[in-house]
Amino acid sequence: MSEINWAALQQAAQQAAAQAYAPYSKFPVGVAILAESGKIYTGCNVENASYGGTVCAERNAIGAAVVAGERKFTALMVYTPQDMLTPPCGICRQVIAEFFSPNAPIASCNHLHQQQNWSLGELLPAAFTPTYLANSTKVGA
Ligand SMILES: O=c1ccn([C@H]2C[C@H](O)[C@@H](CO)O2)c(=O)[nH]1
Ligand SMILES: [Zn+2]
Repeated sequence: MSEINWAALQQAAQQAAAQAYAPYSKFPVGVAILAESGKIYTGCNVENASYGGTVCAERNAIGAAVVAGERKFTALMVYTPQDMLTPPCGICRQVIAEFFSPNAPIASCNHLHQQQNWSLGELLPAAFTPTYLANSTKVGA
């Protein structure tokens, strides 16, 4: 397996955060994901006046990659311009589990270029994945 260029992911995530639309929370987030193809895709959070319509940076990055034809990813980087290192929220962990393996590194960095890594399995143990759907007896379907 090739080495992951963490500096490139940090830079891409930081640039994505600069595009964040976060007038309500004032909490900009940028995410960069590395596809198995070697390409990097980015997303920022896009908030909405109807607050529940907000979409996180992680899910926007995954959407951008999927529309480009990607399906498999090796690493994800979150950037937030604060001291604390921010992991993905619960909804995003579920969406990440659709496309990343449990041992994939999920990282967070900040404006000081500090970085913390978790595995997806640590952040979302016993994830509900597409595998379970294949075993359905389809009662009522
Ligand atoms: O990992 C995270 C956590 C939060 N947010 C966004 C959602 C909302 O716009 C703002 C505050 O929760 O940050 C993300 O994009 N990713
Ligand atoms: Zn989220």
